[in-house]
Amino acid sequence: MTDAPLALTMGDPAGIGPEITAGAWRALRDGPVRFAVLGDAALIARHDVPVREIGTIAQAADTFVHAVPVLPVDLAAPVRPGQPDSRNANAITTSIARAVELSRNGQAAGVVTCPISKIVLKKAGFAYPGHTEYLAALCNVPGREVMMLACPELRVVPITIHVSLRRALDELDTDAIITATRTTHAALQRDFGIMTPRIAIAGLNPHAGEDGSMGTEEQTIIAPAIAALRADGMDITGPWPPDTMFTPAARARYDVAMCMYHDQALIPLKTIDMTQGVNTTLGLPIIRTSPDHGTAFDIAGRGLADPSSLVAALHMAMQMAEHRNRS
Ligand SMILES: NC(=O)c1ccc[n+]([C@@H]2O[C@H](COP(=O)([O-])OP(=O)(O)OC[C@H]3O[C@@H](n4cnc5c(N)ncnc54)[C@H](O)[C@@H]3O)[C@@H](O)[C@H]2O)c1
Ligand SMILES: N[C@H](C(=O)O)[C@H](O)COP(=O)(O)O
Repeated sequence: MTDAPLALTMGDPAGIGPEITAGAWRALRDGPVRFAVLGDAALIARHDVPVREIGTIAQAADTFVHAVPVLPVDLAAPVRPGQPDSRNANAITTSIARAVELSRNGQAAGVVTCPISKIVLKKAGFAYPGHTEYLAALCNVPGREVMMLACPELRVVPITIHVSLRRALDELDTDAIITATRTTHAALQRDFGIMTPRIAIAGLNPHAGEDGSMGTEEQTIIAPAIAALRADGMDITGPWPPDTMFTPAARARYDVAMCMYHDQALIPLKTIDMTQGVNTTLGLPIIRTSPDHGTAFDIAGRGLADPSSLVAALHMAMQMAEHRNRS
């Protein structure tokens, strides 16, 4: 087990972050996976767990069995569950930046993020579509980030991410597929211990274009990427018709599905298993995971939030850190 704890960010304080943080601590307090929160201690204490402010993340190791360890990040405005306040945007992004710093200097085993609201941060001037791109910027590797979501039954990578469907079609090109697939291949080896990843590439169009009769991107964009990746020596199949590549029989034939746009990847993943789903960012010098769900403002503060996906994200981050330490 890696000795350093994980750094858990606060996410949007008006969402379910504080509640699932409390729930994750209850689930993990007696086990080997430990974390320190960069956030507001009083907010987490609202959820009937003991909380203790600490001065350094190293103190989390001894504190964790007794209380949720918190490295304080000051909020600018009072928190009303379900009612996000952009005055707290700076605290939200500070929490992420400090967690990354702790991970980059080896004091944290990795970063696990509670959900943020993209629109709340955008209104406050945040320049990134989400964590994924912000983390790459903080780590000085902009453009190398790859989003992967995983649950016990499936891993998916959306090659285009947080853009409109129309723009995703414009952004999709052979180089984007090759770059994301190479990053995914390397990460599956290094962080997941899958030494010969079987990679399935999705088509874009109905029936994967059916020989060009329903679209030609499979022939003009995807096939050249597949040829280049095979020339690298990777185990690549596709382009697969998107409507049948997520059946149980099809899933058994690959370790990851490379998908052409956000919802092609995330709809099957979240439908198959939203509670165990984990979002991870590949291509960074640090480990980063998060639950697969968002801020759930509609249920915040009502005691309804399920912490399972956050617990899965914490477990996955620690397993990835161990694989990386061994490689
Ligand atoms: N990792 C992230 O930071 C992340 C991920 C996804 C969405 N988001 C953001 O979250 C906000 C809300 O997005 P959304 O409404 O599309 O998705 P959501 O995941 O927040 O909510 C979808 C539905 O699932 C329910 N739900 C979500 N998590 C739950 C949990 N742990 N327990 C019980 N029920 C849960 C919600 O109540 C809601 O009905 C958006 O601003 C989006 O940008 C952030
Ligand atoms: N696309 C993700 C999802 O729907 O689960 C999510 O918005 C997370 O994005 P970031 O990790 O980049 O914030």
